[in-house]
Amino acid sequence: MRNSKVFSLVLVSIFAALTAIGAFIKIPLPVVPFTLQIVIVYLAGSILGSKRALQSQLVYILVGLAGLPVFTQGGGFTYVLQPTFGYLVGFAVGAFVIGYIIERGGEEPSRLRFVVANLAGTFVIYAIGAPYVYFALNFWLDMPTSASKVFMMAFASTVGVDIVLAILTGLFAKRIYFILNKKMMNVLEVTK
Ligand SMILES: O=C(O)CCCC[C@@H]1SC[C@@H]2NC(=O)N[C@@H]21
Repeated sequence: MRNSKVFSLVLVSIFAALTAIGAFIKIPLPVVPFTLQIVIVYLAGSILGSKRALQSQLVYILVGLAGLPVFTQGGGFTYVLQPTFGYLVGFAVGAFVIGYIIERGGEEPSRLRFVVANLAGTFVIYAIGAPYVYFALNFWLDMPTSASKVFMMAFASTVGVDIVLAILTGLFAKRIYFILNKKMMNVLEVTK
């Protein structure tokens, strides 16, 4: 029981750290950069299950808000005012949703389920992140921006690549899911 908790904590921390690494791999674009954080969110949801995936993203957000520069534009409590903060909230909810959908797939979730789960996660991330960009620019950053411009910057410029990544990661995640689940069982058996 204690071992499985330690193992969970390690996995949660690893995925929080990987999301930070994903933030450093970025292509600057106006307001919303292209980053690889979302791939880690897909993998967290697919591999860790809903609860631990959510925890990994909450740890990531808390570490960033506490001041470590783990987000694309730094860190600190005032990051909540950044236009891209909504995506970070979306990562937490999205990771949970991905894990939840996969958990509903029984012992052997199909490849299609992994892909659909990632696409649902993508939807959740953008549904929270894109409106947040609009509100941040227009309501508290004093940068009046039309809805169509926000649509281009916060959705259209990155969603195509993210959908491709969701599909590829979904196809690939099933394999890791089974390898890791087997390993997890072994670790828990050995350390019992
Ligand atoms: O400030 C942050 O650290 C969050 C950046 C979020 C970038 C979003 S995630 C979804 C979309 N896809 C990308 O590649 N970039 C945006």
